Amino acid sequence: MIELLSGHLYSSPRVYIRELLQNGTDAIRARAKQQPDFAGEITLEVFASGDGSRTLIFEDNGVGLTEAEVHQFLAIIGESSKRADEMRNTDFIGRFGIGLLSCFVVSDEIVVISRSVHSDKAVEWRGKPDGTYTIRLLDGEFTPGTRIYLRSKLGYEEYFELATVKDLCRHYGALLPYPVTVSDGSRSQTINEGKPPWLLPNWQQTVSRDAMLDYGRRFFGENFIDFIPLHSEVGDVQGIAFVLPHRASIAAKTNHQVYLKQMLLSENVENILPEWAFFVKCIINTNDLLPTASREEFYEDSKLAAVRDALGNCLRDYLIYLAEHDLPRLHKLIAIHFLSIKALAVQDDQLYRLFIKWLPFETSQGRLTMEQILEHNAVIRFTPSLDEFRQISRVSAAQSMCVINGGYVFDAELIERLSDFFPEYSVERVDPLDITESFEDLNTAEQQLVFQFLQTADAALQSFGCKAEIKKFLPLELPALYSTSEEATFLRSVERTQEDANPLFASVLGTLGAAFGVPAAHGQLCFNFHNPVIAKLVQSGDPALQRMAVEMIYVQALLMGHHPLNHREMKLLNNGLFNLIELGMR
Ligand SMILES: Nc1ncnc2c1ncn2[C@@H]1O[C@H](COP(=O)(O)OP(=O)(O)OP(=O)(O)O)[C@@H](O)[C@H]1O
Repeated sequence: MIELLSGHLYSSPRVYIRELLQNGTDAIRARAKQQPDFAGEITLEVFASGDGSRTLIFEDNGVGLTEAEVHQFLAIIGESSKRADEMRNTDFIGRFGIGLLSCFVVSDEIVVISRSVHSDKAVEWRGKPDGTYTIRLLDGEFTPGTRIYLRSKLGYEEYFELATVKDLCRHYGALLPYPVTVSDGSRSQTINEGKPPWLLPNWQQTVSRDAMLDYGRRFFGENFIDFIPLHSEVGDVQGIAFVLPHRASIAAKTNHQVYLKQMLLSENVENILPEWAFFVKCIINTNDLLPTASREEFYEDSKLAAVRDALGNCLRDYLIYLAEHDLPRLHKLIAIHFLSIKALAVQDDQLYRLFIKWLPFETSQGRLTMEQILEHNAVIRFTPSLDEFRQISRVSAAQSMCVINGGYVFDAELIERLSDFFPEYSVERVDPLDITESFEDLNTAEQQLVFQFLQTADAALQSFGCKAEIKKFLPLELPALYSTSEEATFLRSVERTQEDANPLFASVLGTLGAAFGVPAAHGQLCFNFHNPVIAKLVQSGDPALQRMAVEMIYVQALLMGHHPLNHREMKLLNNGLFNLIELGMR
């Protein structure tokens, strides 16, 4: 049991300090319940033991243990004095009766000397990792409280160094309401001076904004742009959310620093805020959530869910407050954290209505806010994927058509919901092939002029599953536009994979392609009649030159639309350049 618990439950030997601090704090709380004016304190002293090992003496002036309690609570794994108490979930951190075993990770013996407030005699308990122990009553004067002696195991001396113990005490105990002092006999330091501002009563009236941001800077080492008070009655939660000064990605988990009854539970708690809240980093204290036995996270229960909702509401209220009272600050926040707000607006109608007009979108006319888009367009056009947007963004920009790239996360969903909130606007999904259909056709004379060129181009492109077209469109400098549908893009990728796959998989892919009914031509290369290169090619009437140029323009158009090239297409570009050079040399 001891090996299982001490060796496998805890993420690092460092947690032995956490468990000692926790027990000391619980003992002080138990004593303070009986003697309300009593001033609790905890000290830790480290020194070298002479044989290369190091010793730590942990001491608290808490409630202590009687001989009978030592028999019951120290000697039996899983027994805890804290469970029997009717206050268990509000006062004490411990409850499993296994925390002390973490000391066996760093030490081969635990010696506890304790005097209970209910007894005159002190008792000594010596426990070994094999489960054996001795108990004896001690003569002499002892004040109530508990002292725990640990001697480092070989290889674990670093966890008993003054600097390490200080760091660990600060790490786990910085918010503890009782002074925690660490010393090596000559130097001593109290690691938790003063309460953090957000745990002071009425701090929102008495602590300045600058002081709070300064606290955030010292605590997390970042220059946050703002802070949001957090509060939840369920779970008795208080905290601060600091607004990150840089963009956070939805995939990168922000790790919040979470305290349970003012002891650090973990720096990696993810599930205490809603998923969309990745624009803040929090420091939170809860007095009433249940930790798991490893004490590194909370049970995912309905109480935790209610806390998550309540804290989400604090953040939401802050955003609404900014929208109604502090637009400059809101714009600063949106400039960095629009992704978080988009994630929230997708699932929250009130916030959608409030924020959508300020949110930025990538469009064929550059980055615009929805307000700017709505101002000039009655029909809101978008492509659902980035690939489709790339195919047509230049052309639609040249025709002064605003098309939004809906390929980024949340954007298509937000755009599709626009007409629910603003019925005067209609929303249209744009297909790249529709765009080419809207180009101006050639007149009969022009059609005759290009007839031979078009035939040559069609023949050159046939083996690439592409059809040639020629129309008039803007911008002039664009010689051709490759467009394709979503299914065709999929088929192109099937073909490309087939090239690299082994014969069996290639034939599976072939069947898949056939099942989709591969059209003879699944892409279209639309030449621009207005473009000088195309005009010259049409004029030349030289089929060999035309074919070579068409192949190169085809590859160029694919690259501009960010379509991956297959082997044959890659070869086209090299061959084309080679032939051009040869032609020039001739
Ligand atoms: N410093 C202390 N002062 C008084 N009693 C203590 C102290 N440390 C341990 N104990 C007693 O030993 C028991 C077992 O401690 P242990 O740390 O193993 O478990 P716990 O704190 O009860 O629960 P958890 O495993 O959740 O921490 C406690 O319930 C308490 O009665």
